[in-house]
Amino acid sequence: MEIDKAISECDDRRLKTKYNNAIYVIKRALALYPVQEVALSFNGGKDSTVLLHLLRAGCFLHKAEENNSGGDATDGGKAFPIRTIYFESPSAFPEINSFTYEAASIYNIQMDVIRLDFKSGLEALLKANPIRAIFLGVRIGDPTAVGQGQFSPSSPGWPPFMRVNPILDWSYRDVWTFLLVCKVQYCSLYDQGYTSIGSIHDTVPNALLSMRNSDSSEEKFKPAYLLTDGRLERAGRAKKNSSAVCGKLSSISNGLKMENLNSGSMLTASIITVGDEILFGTIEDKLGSMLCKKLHSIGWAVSRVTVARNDIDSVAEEVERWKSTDDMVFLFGGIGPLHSDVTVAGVAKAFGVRMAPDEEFEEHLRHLIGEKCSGDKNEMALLPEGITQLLHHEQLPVPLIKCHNVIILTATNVKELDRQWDCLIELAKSNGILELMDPFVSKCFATTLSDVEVAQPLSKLCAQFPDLYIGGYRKSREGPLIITFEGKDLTRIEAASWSLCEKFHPGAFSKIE
Ligand SMILES: Cc1cc2nc3c(=O)[nH]c(=O)nc-3n(C[C@H](O)[C@H](O)[C@H](O)COP(=O)(O)O)c2cc1C
Ligand SMILES: Nc1ncnc2c1ncn2[C@@H]1O[C@H](COP(=O)(O)OP(=O)(O)OP(=O)(O)O)[C@@H](O)[C@H]1O
Ligand SMILES: [Mg+2]
Repeated sequence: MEIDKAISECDDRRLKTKYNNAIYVIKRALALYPVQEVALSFNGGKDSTVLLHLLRAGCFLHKAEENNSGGDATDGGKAFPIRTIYFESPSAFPEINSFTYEAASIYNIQMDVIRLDFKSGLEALLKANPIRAIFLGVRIGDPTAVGQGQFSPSSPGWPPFMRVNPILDWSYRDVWTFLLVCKVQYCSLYDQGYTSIGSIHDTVPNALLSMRNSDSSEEKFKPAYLLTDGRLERAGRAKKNSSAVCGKLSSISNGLKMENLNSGSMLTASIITVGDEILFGTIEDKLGSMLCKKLHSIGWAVSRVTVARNDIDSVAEEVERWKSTDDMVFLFGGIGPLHSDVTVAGVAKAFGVRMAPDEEFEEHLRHLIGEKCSGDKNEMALLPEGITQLLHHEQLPVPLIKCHNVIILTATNVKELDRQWDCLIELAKSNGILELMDPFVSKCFATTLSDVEVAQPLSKLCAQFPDLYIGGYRKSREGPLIITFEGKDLTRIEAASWSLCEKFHPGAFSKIE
């Protein structure tokens, strides 16, 4: 089998490992489901082309094992045994269409062409055929990969089948190394600078491959395999319109104005600081309080700031608890190569996924700390599998890590946090990773009245203004009592503070600026 032969004869250890893992997943799927109950979702893209050849090899090896023929069997150019589905769309590139049909003819593939949207098409397919598992060329980093593993049941609301993703952990470079080492054909658009292909309406060649020449009017592009930074694979894809997100945002923030602070309609965050040294009292956590201020400035309420010990279980326990009750969880500390740097692994454990090598992240680390961090054993490049989104920003030497609603910040001091926060806000504006709400506003008053004197009027005020947070604290037992009003609507804050002052003699409260 030429694919298996090409990989075993090459001397790229990384590719061999990726290939063997993918073949393992394919073989397990073929052991679990009879061949007539699986399908390949093929669309002529580079990832699905890799998948097609892996499946050709996987089917061959599976059969060889079943026949106990020791692997020297030949595939003899027989029909590709897996039902293949192609969702053909009028907005697909003609080159993609023709390559898909050409591949079907070269590899003897019986292809079902579906001219419906994915969901309706799959519903019809499953009604007419006993399909239980579908192979996809989804890779970590694809927007649709979030939350998926190598075996992931289809989402609620979709017809029931198992999504099998043998190349989930492959990087951009792995894909191209495979296609070039195996010398297989791929769609011609990839030789014209396209690096990831959607529809004709949202895809252009990747500008990073441009060979703009002043004396030629026609812009030329280098082939896709020359893109060195796989993180920029989707640079030629138009961003999805974020107006839906913005619409939701503005309606939420307007709605909030008259909502009860405690009614659950507020966006809330938990902050978890990881560090034994804080619990020993050796150092003080300054970042937690700074992040509280920053979150308040974008209208988020902070539910808690907790400190976890430097062990995986403590981190996992905190993350697991708060990720489901809060909209977002922020983590600090415990990031790096030391034995005590367990934060990322704790997050993986909280989500029940394993840690897997992430080549993109490794590339960033290599830029930052040199070759010391490369190789198979680079634990810093291990990230929670299938749930990690890297948040890139040109101001950040290393992207921030986001796993579902958990964001891991690498800041170790106030200045670094300032920078990371600014980047996060810019990213939030461009891709909605964090909803930006109306900021909180607050007013503070000092009084020399005693706690006993103000206690009852304050309780009444809280009942009267449930949309505000009304609190009180002292800096010393002898000093003044400070009353705080916090909320989203300044007029409500003013009404509440006026109502309090009215209950006491003039001058009992003085405003603190
Ligand atoms: C075979 C197949 C199975 C899919 N299963 C699911 C699914 O279970 N859940 C889901 O949300 N989307 C599913 N999708 C849709 C994809 O996740 C994604 O929305 C689709 O590839 C569109 O990507 P695009 O918006 O970049 O074109 C499936 C798509 C295909 C082709
Ligand atoms: N129109 C389609 N018909 C069948 N399968 C599809 C279709 N679109 C996507 N898929 C499946 O989803 C997978 C992921 O799509 P994605 O666009 O990320 O990768 P690709 O098209 O193979 O390569 P590229 O990233 O270069 O576009 C594909 O490999 C394929 O399995
Ligand atoms: Mg594609």
